[in-house]
Amino acid sequence: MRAAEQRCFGAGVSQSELMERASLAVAREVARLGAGQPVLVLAGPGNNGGDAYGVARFLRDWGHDVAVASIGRPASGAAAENAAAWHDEVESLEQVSPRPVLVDGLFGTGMSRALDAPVAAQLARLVAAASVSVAIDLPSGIETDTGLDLGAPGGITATVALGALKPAHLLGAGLSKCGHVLLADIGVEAATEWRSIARPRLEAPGPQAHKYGRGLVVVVAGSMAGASRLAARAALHGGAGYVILAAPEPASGAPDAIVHRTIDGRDALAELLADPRIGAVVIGPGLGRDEAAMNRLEVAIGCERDLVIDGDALSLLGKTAAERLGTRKASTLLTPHSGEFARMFEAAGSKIEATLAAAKSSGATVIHKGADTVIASAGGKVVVASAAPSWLSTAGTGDVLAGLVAARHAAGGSADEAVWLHSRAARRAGPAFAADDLIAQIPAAMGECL
Ligand SMILES: NC(=O)C1=CN([C@@H]2O[C@H](COP(=O)(O)OP(=O)(O)OC[C@H]3O[C@@H](n4cnc5c(N)ncnc54)[C@H](OP(=O)(O)O)[C@@H]3O)[C@@H](O)[C@H]2O)[C@@H](O)CC1
Ligand SMILES: Nc1ncnc2c1ncn2[C@@H]1O[C@H](COP(=O)(O)OP(=O)(O)O)[C@@H](O)[C@H]1O
Ligand SMILES: [K+]
Repeated sequence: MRAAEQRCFGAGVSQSELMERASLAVAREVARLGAGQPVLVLAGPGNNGGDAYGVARFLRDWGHDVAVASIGRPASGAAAENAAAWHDEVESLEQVSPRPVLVDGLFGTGMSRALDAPVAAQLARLVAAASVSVAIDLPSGIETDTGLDLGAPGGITATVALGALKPAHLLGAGLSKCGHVLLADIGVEAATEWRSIARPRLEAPGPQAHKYGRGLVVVVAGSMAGASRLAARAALHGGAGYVILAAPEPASGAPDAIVHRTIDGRDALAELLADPRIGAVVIGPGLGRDEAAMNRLEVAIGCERDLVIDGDALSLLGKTAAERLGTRKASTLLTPHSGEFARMFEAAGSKIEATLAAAKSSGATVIHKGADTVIASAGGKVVVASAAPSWLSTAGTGDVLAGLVAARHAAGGSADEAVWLHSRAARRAGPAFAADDLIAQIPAAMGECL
């Protein structure tokens, strides 16, 4: 966004013009959400503050009752011009009284350290006392590139993201502290391969479709049979045409549509995985971490089929992941939660940067799960999926995701599709669902994409 702003200036747009567009976009939202109630605008010492003085001016010119309070005063540039153009009183942040509508223009993308405690406390008090609060670009106290909480208030109603979403609108504390994120077009083109997730377009099988062409998925089971059954059932309902559950012992309890194979040693598994019709192999859910588990994992890594690695298999790989996966001849997709991720890779920088680095070092597509799921490919593509229902934090939903990732991959689709369907199925399942209920909602979630 910073580079995009510079390009915009280079193309002849003045900083004042850009700030005017930003102020206007925010003022419109405040007018809409505030519905004519008295407004308090908080203005900081940088360009976020510059936007704030502009918002105050627009609202006053449109007839709203507006008060302004500040910390610091912009020293130069368009922000200083906007501050100078506000001829009415400016109160101090410490002493100002709350009003029903609050506009937070203290700090935006320039947050460089934690808010001072008295500032954070006063901001929290003013937000809590307001019935509507709108943050300019970002809530003050959220680090733009990481979503780290540097003292931001809770309870912001809406954040008007200027020009493009920043990582903090989707990651970490930003997820809960931005409120509704409204994206304002201010005429700045941000060129990036980073996207937020969108509903995929899927196609029903064509008239020539047959079960193998739809996607053959093999789920390699281990000591905890339920987890691999969940993955196998999710693969089936995620659109795979044929699902094989390869277990050390004869399986019970899975739907009859799943083909059961008893695999008792390395050679039997290697023979099964030699089938070139296989579109994806899943290993990890309920695999266990004993020697037999390690043997199965080694066979799976050595096979020439595309591989989804989850759960125990990720922990078994640990810090050797990048090295051992780097030599694979077929595609690899990893689905770690944050604990598994930390066992395998360095977690430096933002979640996006860390996931991207992991994808590049391992050559795999990494689906780094959580409320802010980040999907990164070795080629540099990033998709962030936030706002999944928090009811997903229940045992077995990760196994379901692993099966879904395999099904979509085997069908020629993407990990993004699987993550979107998973989240949508959770939304449809309502509160307090079990992983089994989530699987039952996958077909209907797919139906929304046809
Ligand atoms: N580029 C453009 O033209 C456009 C930009 N736009 C807008 O500009 C925003 C970015 O503006 P920005 O870069 O000036 O940073 P901003 O968020 O105002 O904060 C910097 C100031 O805060 C200070 N400071 C930082 N942390 C602090 C702390 N904890 N406690 C106290 N002080 C702290 C810091 O001081 P320093 O660190 O230098 O001591 C500096 O004075 C962006 O989000 C968008 O709203 C739009 O108008 C479109 C056009
Ligand atoms: N608080 C949350 N909000 C949204 N999604 C969540 C949350 N907690 C977990 N999830 C999602 O639920 C799934 C849990 O996976 P995982 O931790 O592997 O569980 P398990 O091993 O029990 O199957 C992941 O897809 C993750 O993104
Ligand atoms: K702000």
